Amino acid sequence: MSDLLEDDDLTAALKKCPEWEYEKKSITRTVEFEEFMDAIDFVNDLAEIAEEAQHHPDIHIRHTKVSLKLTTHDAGGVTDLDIELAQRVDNLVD
Ligand SMILES: C[C@H](O)[C@H](O)[C@H]1CNC2=NC(N)=NC(=O)C2=N1
Repeated sequence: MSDLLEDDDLTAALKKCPEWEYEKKSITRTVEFEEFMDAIDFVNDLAEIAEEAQHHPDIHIRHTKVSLKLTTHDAGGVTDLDIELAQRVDNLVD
């Protein structure tokens, strides 16, 4: 299991994924697309990465907006696993 990131370590880690917000022991990002099917394609690409990483975001799709929430269940908060997956998600989008 990856270690919980707290205080300075968490602050430093969040600088690697500035589009993500820390909220209630998790990190969140909402991505907006032109079309509903673009959002679905993104979620499918994301699913491949998440499955490979064996780390799975909570995913909420609302028309063209996809909201993601990442936390490490066993650690009870944000770990490097979340930061790494967030960066891989960012690479899909940006
Ligand atoms: C055994 C398996 O690797 C774990 O249950 C994984 C699966 N996917 C997961 N996804 C997320 N987001 N957090 C976890 O702690 C987690 N744990």
